[in-house]
Amino acid sequence: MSDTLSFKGRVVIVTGAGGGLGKVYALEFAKRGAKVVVNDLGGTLGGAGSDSKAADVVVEQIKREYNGEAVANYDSVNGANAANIVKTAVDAFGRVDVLVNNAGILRDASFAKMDAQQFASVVDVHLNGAYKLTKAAWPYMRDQKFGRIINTASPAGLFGNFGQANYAAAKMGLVGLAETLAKEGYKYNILVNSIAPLARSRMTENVLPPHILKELGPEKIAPLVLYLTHESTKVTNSIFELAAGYYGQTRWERSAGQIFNPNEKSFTPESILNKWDSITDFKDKPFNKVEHPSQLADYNTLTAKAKQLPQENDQGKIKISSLGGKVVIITGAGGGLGKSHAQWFARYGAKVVVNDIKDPDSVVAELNKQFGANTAVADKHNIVTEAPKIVSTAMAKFNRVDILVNNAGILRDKSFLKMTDDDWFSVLQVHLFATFAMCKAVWPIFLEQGSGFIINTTSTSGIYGNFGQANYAAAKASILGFSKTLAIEGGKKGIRVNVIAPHAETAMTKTIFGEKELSNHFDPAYVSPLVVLLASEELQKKNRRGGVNGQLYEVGGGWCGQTRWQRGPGYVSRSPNIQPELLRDNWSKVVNFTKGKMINPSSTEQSSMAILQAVQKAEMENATGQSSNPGTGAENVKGGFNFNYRDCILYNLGLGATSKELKYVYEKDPDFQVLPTFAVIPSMNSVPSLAMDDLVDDFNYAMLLHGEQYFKLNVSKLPTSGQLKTVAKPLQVLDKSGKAAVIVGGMTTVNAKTGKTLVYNEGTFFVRGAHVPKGKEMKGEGRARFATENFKAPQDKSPDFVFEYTTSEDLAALYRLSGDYNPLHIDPSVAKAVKFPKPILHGLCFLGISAKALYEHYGPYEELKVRFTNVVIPGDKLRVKGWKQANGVVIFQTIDVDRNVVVLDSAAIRLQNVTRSKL
Ligand SMILES: CCCCCCC[C@@H](O)CC(=O)SCCNC(=O)CCNC(=O)[C@H](O)C(C)(C)COP(=O)(O)OP(=O)(O)OC[C@H]1O[C@@H](n2cnc3c(N)ncnc32)[C@H](O)[C@@H]1OP(=O)(O)O
Repeated sequence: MSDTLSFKGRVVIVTGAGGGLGKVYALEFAKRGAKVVVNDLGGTLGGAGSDSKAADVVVEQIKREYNGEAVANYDSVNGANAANIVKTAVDAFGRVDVLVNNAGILRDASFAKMDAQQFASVVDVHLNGAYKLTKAAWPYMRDQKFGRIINTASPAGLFGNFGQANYAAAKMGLVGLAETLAKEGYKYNILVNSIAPLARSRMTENVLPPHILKELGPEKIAPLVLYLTHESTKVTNSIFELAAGYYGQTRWERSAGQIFNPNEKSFTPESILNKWDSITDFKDKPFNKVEHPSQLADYNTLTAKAKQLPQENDQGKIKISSLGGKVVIITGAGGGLGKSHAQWFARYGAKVVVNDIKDPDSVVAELNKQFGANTAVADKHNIVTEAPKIVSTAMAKFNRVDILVNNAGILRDKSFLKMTDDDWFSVLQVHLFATFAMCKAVWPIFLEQGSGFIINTTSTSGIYGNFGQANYAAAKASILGFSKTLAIEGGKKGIRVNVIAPHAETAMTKTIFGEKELSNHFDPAYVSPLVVLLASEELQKKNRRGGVNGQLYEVGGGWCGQTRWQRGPGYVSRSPNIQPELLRDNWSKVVNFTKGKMINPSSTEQSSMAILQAVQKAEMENATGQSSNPGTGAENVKGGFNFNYRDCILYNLGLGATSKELKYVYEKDPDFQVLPTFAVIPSMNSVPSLAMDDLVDDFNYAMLLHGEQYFKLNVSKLPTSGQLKTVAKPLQVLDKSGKAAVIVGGMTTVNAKTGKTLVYNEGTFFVRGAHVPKGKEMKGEGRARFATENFKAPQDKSPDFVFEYTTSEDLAALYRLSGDYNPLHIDPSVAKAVKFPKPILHGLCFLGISAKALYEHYGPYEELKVRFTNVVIPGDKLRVKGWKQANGVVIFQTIDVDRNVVVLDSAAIRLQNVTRSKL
């Protein structure tokens, strides 16, 4: 498709458009004909100060450069005049079609140091600001039955991020808000999506070469924003991660989970622990499938199935005994879920602070009667304003706190159109701000004792959004981003933070679910055992890799499952000038969730690394997938390779051939030929199809080194032109003590016309920092024998051949034109990023130089194998030594003379016409 996406006649509001992302959006919209309200307070990134120039400059630029229409607005998105931003659009242009909620500030601090003001101010600008703006624009969009809204989230919101409890909460809150608005807006043609762009950070700065770092800028984000807000888009209720030309959808993935017979006697923490692996294994089950949902599980069906199970749930072998004497604070514990949690904790020997603003006393009386006089204490303090006093109650009575369960909540359900500011703010206060305040109050105690458990309560509305619950969904979603951040910060200090999304019948939920739907199947007692388990040491021991921390579980009615993020491989473009049309035309790739290609990032770092690797992979594919000589018009398909005399001459020159060696550099010479190591070149196009990033974990192209190379020629002399095709498959995948992974690919190159095999290669790739997941090792069956031979250079015997050659400093620049465009060999910044002082020489180049000398001395050979044992810097002098064996095998070694290291070892050629049996 080539239709240009026009915004002619559309009115767009971009908040925070004085600079950065917002400015580029505003300019791009204007370029395509939109009338733009450029909103910017003019503040700095820290949120202070006000300067009206930023917005004016952008408006001027739109008028000057695009002859466009734009007005500036300087109101704060979260201030009393926020609605004035929408009014500005309506006054100036008569309508509002697109709203990009982009404005934001940062107030990073570790949770231990973050004060309430720092927390509130960030939530205020991002989340409350988006709420206010959207609220003001919503009636216009509804009336005109058209609207497009973008909420700017962040990987920090999706996955949590160290030092950003405030930002993560706000950003994830925006996702919950967007999901709800998407549901409510759909029938009015109001489409709402969230984007989570990866920003520059210390982390990206450390791992990325500068030329990719530069691409983390707004130019690569704007195309998606424009596509998602165009009138032709049908996309809604989706989340996208993007950076540097990568675009991928992120969605929820819910495990099939586990069902238990729901009865208070045998649905216990032990029974859940016993089935923990099944809850978290993300495999389909006979009673339920793994889902990628946008709403809560089908609890009625699951519960019906659960009830058919035998009454007695298997209690397993592990008894939960770690809660004896532990002190737990439970908010909102006067009734419903909180009361049930309190009873279950007491049953496991814990001391309970029953907090409830209304009536904690009757629960306390019950507990003390049933479990002993000093089991529980009542606390009536307000969780929003008096959190420290609740902790004081615990300290005064029990002199410690071990567990905090944030459970209290309220509902103020209303359609977004009718929602009042009071509905919005009061729900946010009780859920988000109280959770913040309570965590803050216990945090120093947990830090000091080096242990603590927090169980926060979200809701399926927070995970998936829910009609009529914009306030509740935003608040509950923000608890997810907040909790994940606390889990990251607390994890190192022995503090575990997990989140539950309960499905239970309580006074609160009665307002949402009908009496018939609940009909006593969803007793809070079918939620509490999970909460107790999440606060137990026994569960932590179950998971040796850092315990159970930062996770989300849905639970109710006898079913329990885990929910996490999932992302497909996404779409990557290395084009310097990505346009929205490119995304439209490749949309199926952006939202592709092909089986086996998905990842489940669990941290900002993991998610970002995967994105950056996808970008680097695309770069490598460009690098190795290009024809060696685009001038020949060679077909640029994966594994395909067309070549002619020019490619041969270029290759020979790259191995040091000179104009005196006419047979290598002049196509009309009667003996014109390409050197035998050219045998590896056609196979390079096929390397990407090995999909190395799927074979190992933590794969990073920049960390890949060529480790070994083997080939066997099926012809006595290589042709100097032709059309070839190579098929590659992985043969061996090994973990090297957790420090590196070694991947061996076998590549068969055939004549594309006749199908006859020309050469067989085995390439070994040494990937520093990569790991082989359990069960994914491949032993290397079927590998060529010569390839796996360890040829020892005979140190006690002088070589029968010695050759010296000083490489030129420009050699890598020349050699790369034969098809290996890996920036590691040309770009000083890339080399530096992976800890080399300078760009290094291609392994196949110094191999080729060595093999050229051997070829000229010993004659043609049939097989070759080398191990690359050290890097060579262009300009270094090489010394090649050869030892001919009686069986026609020549063992050789190449030394970097300047650095006095062996660079090719365990190396040999088998001369032509020598039979294998003699080896
Ligand atoms: C066909 C198409 C090709 C397309 C290619 C595209 C990519 C190219 O652009 C990339 C390049 O050209 S890179 C340049 C060429 N390669 C090099 O310069 C690498 C030089 N080698 C080294 O630096 C080290 O040997 C190094 C870093 C590799 C290993 O050193 P150490 O970490 O010190 O390893 P060590 O402790 O000695 O051994 C650990 C285990 O790993 C095995 N091993 C060592 N070197 C290996 C190598 N080169 N290849 C394969 N395996 C190797 C060891 O046997 C050891 O295994 P184990 O623990 O089982 O004993």
